Amino acid sequence: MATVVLDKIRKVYETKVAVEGLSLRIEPGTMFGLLGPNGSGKTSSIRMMIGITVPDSGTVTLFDKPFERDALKRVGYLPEERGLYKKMNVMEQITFMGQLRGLSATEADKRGKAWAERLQITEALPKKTEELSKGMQQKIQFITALIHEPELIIMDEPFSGLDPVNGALLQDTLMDLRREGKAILFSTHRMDQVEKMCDAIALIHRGRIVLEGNMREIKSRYPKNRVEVTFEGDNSFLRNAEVESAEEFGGGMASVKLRGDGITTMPDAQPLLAEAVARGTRISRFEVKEPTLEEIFIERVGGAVDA
Ligand SMILES: Nc1ncnc2c1ncn2[C@@H]1O[C@H](COP(=O)(O)OP(=O)(O)OP(=O)(O)O)[C@@H](O)[C@H]1O
Repeated sequence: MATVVLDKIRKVYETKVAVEGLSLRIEPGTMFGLLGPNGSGKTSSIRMMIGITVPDSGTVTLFDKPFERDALKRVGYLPEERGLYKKMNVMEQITFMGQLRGLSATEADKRGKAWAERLQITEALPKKTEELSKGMQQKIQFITALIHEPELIIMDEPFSGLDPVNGALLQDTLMDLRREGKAILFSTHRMDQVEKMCDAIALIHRGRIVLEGNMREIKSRYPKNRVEVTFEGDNSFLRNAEVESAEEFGGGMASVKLRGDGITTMPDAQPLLAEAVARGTRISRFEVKEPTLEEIFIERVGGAVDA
C-alpha cells in the first residue's frame, strides 16, 4: 500500500507554472522531506495533495484510491499560514477541532490534554490564543492537526519559528509517529533536520523534482569527497594535489574537499594522509565522509539556497 501517490501533477497560476510533472510516492511508516528553495512549488504541491486546489493535469492517489474528500478524515495538515481563533480559549479550540474531525467532546478533551502534556503546554490550555507566543500557538495547531490520529501527516514548514528546544520536541514527536506507522511529509529549508529525520526526500526546483528517493541511496550515489581532519603542526598537507579546497577552523580542525567527480576520477584521501604523516603533522582525527545534503542541494540547484 502507498499512502500518497502523485503522478505527473501540474499546476499553473495564470501564466506561472508552479508545479510541472511532479511524481512521488510515500509509504506508511515513512518520513518524507519535501525540499526546495523559496517559490519552488512545495506549498502548491501539498495543496494539490489534499484537495485545496486541483491539479491542471496528473493524478493524486491517497490510500490507494483516486483522491476523494472522504480520505481527508485520515489526514492531518499543518498549513504554512498558522491560524487559530484568537479570542477562543485554547482547550475549547482543541475540543472544537476534534469534534469537527468526528470525535466526541469528551474524547477530544481527553486527547487534547494528553497531547498538551506531551508537548509541555498544559499551562496554555485555559488561555486565549492571542495571549500565547508564536511557538506555543504552533504547538496548539500541531495538536489540532493530530487529534484525530491521522495516518497521513502533512506539515508545511513545521519547524519555522520554533526555538531549538521546541524544534527538538517536535522532531521527537514526529519520529514517534513514524514508528507508529504513520506516513509523514514535511516541507522545509532545513537540510540538517531532513538529514537526521527523513527516510526519503524529493528536492524540487522551479516546480520540478530534481532529486528523489531513499536518503541513503541518494547519498550513496555521490562520491565520498570530504575529509574532516584534526591535526597539530604543519598544515601544508592541506595544499596536496588531491585537494580541491580546504577550510581551516580553530582548534586545528579542517574540512577538505577532494578532487574527483566520482565518475571519471574517484576522490582519494590516502595521498593527503600520507603527506601529512611524511611532514610530521600529528593527526588525531582523519575522517572520510560523504557529501552533506546541503552540498548535494547546492550542486543540484546551482546555489539557489535561501536558508
Ligand atoms: N495563488 C497563487 N497565484 C499565483 N501564483 C502563485 C500562487 N501560489 C503560488 N504561486 C507561485 O507559484 C510558485 C510556487 O509557489 P509555492 O508557494 O508553491 O512555493 P514554495 O516552494 O512553497 O515556496 P516557499 O518556500 O517560499 O513557501 C511561486 O512562484 C509562487 O509565486
